[in-house]
Amino acid sequence: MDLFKVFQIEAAHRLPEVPPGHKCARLHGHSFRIEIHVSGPVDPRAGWVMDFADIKQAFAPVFDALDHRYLNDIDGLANPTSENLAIWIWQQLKPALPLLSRVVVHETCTSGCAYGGPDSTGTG
Ligand SMILES: Nc1nc2c(c(=O)[nH]1)N=C([C@H](O)[C@H](O)COP(=O)(O)OP(=O)(O)OP(=O)(O)O)CN2
Ligand SMILES: [Zn+2]
Repeated sequence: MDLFKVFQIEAAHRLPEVPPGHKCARLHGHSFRIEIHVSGPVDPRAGWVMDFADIKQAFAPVFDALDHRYLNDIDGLANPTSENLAIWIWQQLKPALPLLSRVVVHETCTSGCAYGGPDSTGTG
């Protein structure tokens, strides 16, 4: 079973590696929509994989590290693309949330990425 919890993070960034003149080289902000997915068996007694509240609790330090921040200033996020942000969140969260199976980053309403961890096909 896959379950997920959604968080919204307000943050600013710029992309330092884009070609000259690219709009994303300029400082700008997003309301990032972050989906945290966990996968596991449904406990027959509890009727759930895990409590949504425990996902929220595990994500809290990551939320605090990102929300209302300039992402480029964060250690490991000098180039804060959606892809790098998803990988960074995975690395921060996996130790506290072993059932973590996917991190989805919606940078805008129409753009984003999904990361299934270092062992999943097509991920870096
Ligand atoms: N593969 C990636 N491409 C881009 C990223 C990224 O993180 N990974 N980021 C950006 C910019 O940060 C930009 O803010 C978002 O890009 P874009 O979808 O082009 O934004 P728009 O809202 O302007 O999209 P439209 O659909 O054209 O309105 C750029 N690329
Ligand atoms: Zn952006």
